[in-house]
Amino acid sequence: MTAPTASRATRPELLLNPRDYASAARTRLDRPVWDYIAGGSGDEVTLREDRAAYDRYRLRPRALVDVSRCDTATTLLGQPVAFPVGIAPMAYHQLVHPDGETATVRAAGTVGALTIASTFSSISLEEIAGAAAGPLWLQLYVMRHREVTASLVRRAEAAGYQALVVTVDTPRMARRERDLRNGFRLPPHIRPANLDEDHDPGLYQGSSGSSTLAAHAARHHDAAFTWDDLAWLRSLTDLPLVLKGVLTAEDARRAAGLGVAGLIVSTHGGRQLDGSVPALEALPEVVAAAGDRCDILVDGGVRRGTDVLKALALGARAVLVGRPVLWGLAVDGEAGATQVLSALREELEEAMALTGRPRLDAIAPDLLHRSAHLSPHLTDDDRELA
Ligand SMILES: Cc1cc2nc3c(=O)[nH]c(=O)nc-3n(C[C@H](O)[C@H](O)[C@H](O)COP(=O)(O)O)c2cc1C
Ligand SMILES: CCCCC(=O)C(=O)O
Repeated sequence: MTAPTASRATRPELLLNPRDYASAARTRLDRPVWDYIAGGSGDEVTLREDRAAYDRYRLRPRALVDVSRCDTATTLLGQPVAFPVGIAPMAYHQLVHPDGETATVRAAGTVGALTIASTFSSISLEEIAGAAAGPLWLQLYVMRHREVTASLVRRAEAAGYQALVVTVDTPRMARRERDLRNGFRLPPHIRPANLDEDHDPGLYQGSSGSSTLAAHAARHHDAAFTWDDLAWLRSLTDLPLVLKGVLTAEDARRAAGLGVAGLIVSTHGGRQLDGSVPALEALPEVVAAAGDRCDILVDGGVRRGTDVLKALALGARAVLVGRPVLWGLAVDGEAGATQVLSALREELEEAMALTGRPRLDAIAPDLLHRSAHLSPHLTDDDRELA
């Protein structure tokens, strides 16, 4: 018998998929940063269920279809993208790599994917736009000081952003107990680059039992922002508006009635209302309510090309991925983020070929079989990394 562990130990890591990148990122990141990214709110039920929702579906392949060419290209709000996977808005990419959002937007450009930059990017929205080669939208948190939001809108227009994504599930930040236990605070070299440099020193001074990001949101987010105020935002700009964090047909209908161009069905990656309906399960009712008027996207727990296919079969036009991109960035900067996105694209193409669906417009609910059981393959460790 040989001792396989000895040769394995010297072999360089072969990272093939987002979970491989998660394992590698976990060894590289400080625990509070890992926890901030990986974690969810409350008991993390929604974090787990967002992911598990995908594992309840099995695929119904059709045979003897010409799949010699599978076309993953599509459009989002009329703009071409190479495949229906975009980068979800996430705060402070420099937490995991000094190149931060510049690297992620370049990675998206390389593979032809959409990027949504966060209000809380650690590189300014203008610099991000300067590095972009593909479609670029800006995510907005509506601030109590409306002038801050209005100024972000003007800057987004001037920098060439093509849509504004208003996050509607965060009137306040939910309690994320990992962050509270770690006393999560921003390291001193990272700043909310779109806001004033010395905007809020409180982001850097925290203690166990508090998260400075949550305290910051409590001070600055406008928890009184309602549907009526959306008209104010609408009056500021001609850019298409997208709402992120819609989970019901009622809200989807209302948004579509107000001329919103897109909806992102999302639980914020299980980081806001714990116990909410998982995004994938909310998707069909949102599609039924507004799919004829809005582009519908979904995020939360997408880790495989087959997940993308399942979301499309339930009516999404595209999916977003969040954490996987940060894991790629943490491991190998722009190259790592590029590889994570490329892996998803290759897996999607393979899944299209093996299910006999070479074109995205042929993907419909008949692709899916819903099972009462979860797929058995996820271990506890996978769940932590999911
Ligand atoms: C570290 C981190 C930061 C985030 N920051 C934002 C943000 O600034 N704005 C926002 O709308 N959503 C934010 N989100 C939520 C993501 O846009 C997205 O909904 C979620 O991460 C998707 O789930 P996934 O990570 O399982 O792919 C953040 C998520 C993570 C993990
Ligand atoms: C105030 C929110 C900060 C970023 C965010 O949305 C998240 O951590 O989920």
